[in-house]
Amino acid sequence: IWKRKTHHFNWEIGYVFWSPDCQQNMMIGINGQFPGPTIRAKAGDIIVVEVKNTLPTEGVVIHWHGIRQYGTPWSDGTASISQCPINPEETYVYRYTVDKPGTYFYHGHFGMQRSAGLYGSLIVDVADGEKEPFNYDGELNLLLSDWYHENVFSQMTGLSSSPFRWIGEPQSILINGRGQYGCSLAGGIQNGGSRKCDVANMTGTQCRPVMFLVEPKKTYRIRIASTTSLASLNMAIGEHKMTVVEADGNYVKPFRVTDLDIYSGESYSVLIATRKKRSSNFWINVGVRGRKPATPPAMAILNYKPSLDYKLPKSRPPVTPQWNDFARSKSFTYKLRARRGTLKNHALTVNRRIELLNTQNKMNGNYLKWAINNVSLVLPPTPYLGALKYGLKGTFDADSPPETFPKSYNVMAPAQNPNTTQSSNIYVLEFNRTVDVILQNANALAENVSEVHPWHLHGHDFWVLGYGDGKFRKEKDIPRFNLKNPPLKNTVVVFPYGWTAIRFIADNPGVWAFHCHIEPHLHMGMGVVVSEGIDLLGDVPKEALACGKTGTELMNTTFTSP
Ligand SMILES: O=C1O[C@H]([C@@H](O)CO)C(O)=C1O
Repeated sequence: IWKRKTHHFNWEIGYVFWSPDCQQNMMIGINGQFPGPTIRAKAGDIIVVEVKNTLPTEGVVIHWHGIRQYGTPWSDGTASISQCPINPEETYVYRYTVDKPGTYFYHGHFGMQRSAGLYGSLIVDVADGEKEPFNYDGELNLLLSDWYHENVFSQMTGLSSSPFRWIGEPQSILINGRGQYGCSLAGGIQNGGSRKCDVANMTGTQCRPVMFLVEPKKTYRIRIASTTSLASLNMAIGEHKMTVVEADGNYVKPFRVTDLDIYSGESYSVLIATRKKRSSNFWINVGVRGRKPATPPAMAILNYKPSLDYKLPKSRPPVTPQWNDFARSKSFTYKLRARRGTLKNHALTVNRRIELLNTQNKMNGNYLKWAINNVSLVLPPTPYLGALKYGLKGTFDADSPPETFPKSYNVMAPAQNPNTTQSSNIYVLEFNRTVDVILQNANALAENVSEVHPWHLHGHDFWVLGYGDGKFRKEKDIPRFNLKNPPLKNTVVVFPYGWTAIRFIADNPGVWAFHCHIEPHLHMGMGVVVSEGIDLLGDVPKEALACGKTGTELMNTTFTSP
């Protein structure tokens, strides 16, 4: 008999001194630790996290990335959208069901707190009595991130200053919160860090590389999630092929690869077979893709019993493919298929198609922004969820954002007129209707530049129907959509100068962010907000409403002087 369990956590979010890449810095930790604790539960279980904010002077929220929050939109943890930021010394209780097995993570969703280190793993196993559609003997978990030495307040100030100050490339890539700045595990074999790290002497340090103990002749599941601020990554294990079996908490048709691309906001599971003989160690290598790298690759060690775990592998580390080999990235990404086609029986009729043009823009002359159909997102002081549920007027821009962009727009060249408007307007979706979204990339402000943007949708999984180069043409491209076995995901890449088509059913009452998962890009306005089925919702917890107009109008008490 299946019994759902409730897992209870008490977390204090606060600043800690930490040395994630051997250099001490200030980061956001949970209960004094970085990365935050791993949540592990079974499908159907309930998670309750009491989050106490002990950051001295700023609010905080936590988003459970990939968890759809059916019936609990106030637990989605998006500041200004689903709740008010939790004030210092105050507590907010997140309560939600993890309904689907898979590899997930959680992270801050206010300002750029994710980049400050506020994240951790969330892993959901199959319910008791259920089985994964593949077998394995052991499991490794890799949470990938990138790390900047400049603090996020300085980063945010630069991004919203005129002249604009770009944050640049991260100093380090971290694996489970560990990287090595200023030295390289593999010595001069790969660029960056000419000095070889003294691994034997790193025992007990916070930057000691991750060492995964494995036995020969076994199958391991490796879970990989990326919560990077900016970097697109590529992961490979020396002399071990990988079979991809899961993406974003959904099973995929297994396929074999030598290396795997992973964009911020994505997660994968791969299976590896360990070698037959007791053998020396092997490298796990994580390098930068998609942007010209200025960050050395991160490394971990696959440690075969009985080798010493810090014994450096004899074989060379795998080399990350050329950062701008987009043909290769596409061939990986285009391979993803659902293990079982799930689209057949429903969602074949599309009720609405929204085309979203992604552009880099100027605002009021000289502020650099990203915009969607020429609207750069600004979040309102009153969270949408409470404002919509209780019908408070005037808390955000009431006009409807554009559904498309001029057909004459040339996506292959810098915009003729790069000026954008800013708005807090939202797409109101009809409940239970099927929506297609075409994400259209374009040239950035500089000539011959178009960037990678991984888009993440809150509250839903979506089917990825197709990708293409250049401008989306409905007559030609819609008939080519994959309606047979499109993969279900919550984050999908839009390649430079390309488009990506997704489909989802607006079946989750709430207000949901849909945005580029690159932290500075979201900060610069690269996202939209959708709402659906608000009238079907029960009462929003008061703690989610204690700011803005929901604070002043809904929690109004009349005090009389004594
Ligand atoms: O948003 C961005 O700004 C810079 C560059 O376009 C302007 O400095 C960059 O690489 C981004 O991704």
